[in-house]
Amino acid sequence: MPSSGTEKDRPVRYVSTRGEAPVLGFCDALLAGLARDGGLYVPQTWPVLPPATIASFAGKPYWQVAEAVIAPFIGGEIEPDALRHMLQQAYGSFDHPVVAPLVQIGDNLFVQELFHGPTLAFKDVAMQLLARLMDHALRARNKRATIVGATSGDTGSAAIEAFRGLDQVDIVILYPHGRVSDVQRRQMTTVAAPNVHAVALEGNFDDCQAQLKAMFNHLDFRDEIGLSGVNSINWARIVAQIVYYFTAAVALGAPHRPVSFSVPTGNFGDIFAGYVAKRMGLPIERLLIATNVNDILARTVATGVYEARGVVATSSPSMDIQVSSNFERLLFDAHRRDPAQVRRLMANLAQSGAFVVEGAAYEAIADEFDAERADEAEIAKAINLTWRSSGYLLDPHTAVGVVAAWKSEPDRSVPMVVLGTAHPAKFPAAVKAACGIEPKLPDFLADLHERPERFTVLPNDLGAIEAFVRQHSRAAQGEAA
Ligand SMILES: Cc1ncc(COP(=O)(O)O)c(C=O)c1O
Ligand SMILES: N[C@@H](CCOP(=O)(O)O)C(=O)O
Repeated sequence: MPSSGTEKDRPVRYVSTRGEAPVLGFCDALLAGLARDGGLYVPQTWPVLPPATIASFAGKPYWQVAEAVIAPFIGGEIEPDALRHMLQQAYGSFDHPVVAPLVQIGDNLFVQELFHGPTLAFKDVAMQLLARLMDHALRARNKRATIVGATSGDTGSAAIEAFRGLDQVDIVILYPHGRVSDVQRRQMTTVAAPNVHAVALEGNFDDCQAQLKAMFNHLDFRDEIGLSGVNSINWARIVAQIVYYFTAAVALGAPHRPVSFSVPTGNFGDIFAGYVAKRMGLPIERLLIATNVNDILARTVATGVYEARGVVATSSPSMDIQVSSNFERLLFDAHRRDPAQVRRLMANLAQSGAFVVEGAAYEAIADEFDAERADEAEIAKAINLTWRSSGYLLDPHTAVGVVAAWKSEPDRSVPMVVLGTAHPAKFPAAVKAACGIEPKLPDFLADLHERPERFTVLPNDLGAIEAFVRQHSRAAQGEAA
């Protein structure tokens, strides 16, 4: 798999995984979201950080590590002072001084808490920066955008929090009606800002994501409303998520010592960020895909067959996903960046709901990733045992990562970091059922259940969704930026 390049400010170009969209710089890729050929943008080469640079991250504030990791992807398109200011603001909104702290819960087993942002999930880490980057790029172009996002609960709340009240954007979030937790739904539906619109779609998350992609692929509509995306199809989301792999690994001895990660996985964005960190020179020993019973990724790593089955509702609803967007980015690398191979596999998926990864491409994926699946009983047991053994409350998504770490027979001499993707108070019913403790929301959300809700229920129908988005898009109404 390719890797090259060292200079921080050399221009960076982004190519589509399907090879038929314009090659763009960072800010255009940021505003584009999905490429115009339906593919996902990736940088032409992976930047590499020398071991001395990685070692120098020890003890630095999070925003400074972020600056060093993110700048090589921007290629000089944003002034260093402006980027620094955005990073300081973004991570200043977190309620923990180190932003993403590590907590030890077992023998060389750690949880990296990524839920200290305003909506209590790891999505804040990227979204707080993404909103600032987009606002900056839109102002520089004197443009408005309409953001449409698909969520299984956390991306939507993080995006609404980050973009609410921004003058350059209107934001519409599609979530699966009745399939997110009460806290997740209320985080989306109780925000009064006039540029925010929550839509309960009659379908599951995969339906929301498929409709979003259909809007991106409807080029006239896309141009009419100035469509932008905040899901992890947007490359900037991945970039921001690479940073915490570096901070965790360095805190545990990298670059002098390897570290492994167990990553609760749905859309494959978070773990793909870990894959990129590794390409950039971070000594990651194992990258463990942790899935709930919606285990398409675990099955693919085991057999090479990527086959969507019906989605099962679980106690980790944010991971109730079958079609994992970012797997396409991995397929592109695994096929030696041949977009014709990606187009072939995606055409198979569209036609038959499946594709097969074969030969060297499959070996590359199986070499790079391990995968484990956790069922509902195992998740509840992990929450219970961890509470009883360490007094630490896991949310059900993080618990999937803990189960996977236990099952994977880790080499105990290598630290294993489970990404703690959500605060347990986002899923109080599941946590209480597992261990008898009902986690409480922090004070700033204590009245969440009393706030009035505002949302629109829509059928799973592209025409109806587009009509709603058009109606709420100031870009479509031609309002000046
Ligand atoms: C709490 C939580 N954990 C894990 C995941 C999985 O992350 P990803 O989609 O990046 O694989 C998600 C969302 O997908 C989530 O919201
Ligand atoms: N779990 C996610 C699903 C969308 O993932 P994304 O990383 O592509 O935005 C959610 O909470 O919405």
